[in-house]
Amino acid sequence: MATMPETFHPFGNGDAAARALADALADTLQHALATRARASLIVSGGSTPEPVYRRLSVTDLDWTRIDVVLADERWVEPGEEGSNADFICRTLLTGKAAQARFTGLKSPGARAADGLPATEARLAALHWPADCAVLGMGDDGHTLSWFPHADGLQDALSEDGPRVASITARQSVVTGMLTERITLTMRALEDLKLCALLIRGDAKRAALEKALLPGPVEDMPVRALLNHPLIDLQIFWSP
Ligand SMILES: O=C1O[C@H](COP(=O)(O)O)[C@@H](O)[C@H](O)[C@H]1O
Repeated sequence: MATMPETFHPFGNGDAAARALADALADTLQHALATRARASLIVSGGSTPEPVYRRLSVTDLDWTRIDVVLADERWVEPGEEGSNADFICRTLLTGKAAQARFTGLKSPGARAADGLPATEARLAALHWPADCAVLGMGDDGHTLSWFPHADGLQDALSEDGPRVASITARQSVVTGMLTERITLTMRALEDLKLCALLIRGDAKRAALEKALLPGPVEDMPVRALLNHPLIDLQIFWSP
């Protein structure tokens, strides 16, 4: 069994973890706004972060000066099933946070690769490095849309290429379901003041323990973050 690092923060329940993470994000954003015109927050989809976003959305911050940027997206338009942009609009960009400026990743194009230049241009207009990120992890060790052995994974893990990459997850090819995604790359996560991994439940804890053991990054791409010498990944876990 892997030893948990000092950056592993266990909480008694999901609400306590959500509260702690939302407060840490608010502090980071507030601090950035004190020294700069704009601050930025990278946000993931998935089922886990909703309570964090709900709490943040009612937090007093100068949201007019905050950029909210998606971490990853299925290659679907807002309004279509599975849109992470819709999820963020519903859970975070409401209440006080409705004033934030949102940057999604979907651009015109039949394939995710077709839309990359337009998405990259939108991202280039933002201030980098971003200030903070809420990342999730699947039981298979994926984070953002960095899926194990996916087509495009090497581009996604690149630190010196574009800030977005297209991804085709192999397991979805088998099911025949829509597989294309667009994701921020490792480069987009450089120099964050707070890089948080929010995970819930025993299956994700077991996956994390496995990812902490030595092994190929391609098998469990979250290892790219866990083992990165310059990324201080703070792990918020609850049962
Ligand atoms: O596919 C995805 O899954 C992960 C984890 O989601 P969860 O439902 O297990 O919390 C998420 O972080 C990522 O943004 C999403 O595209």
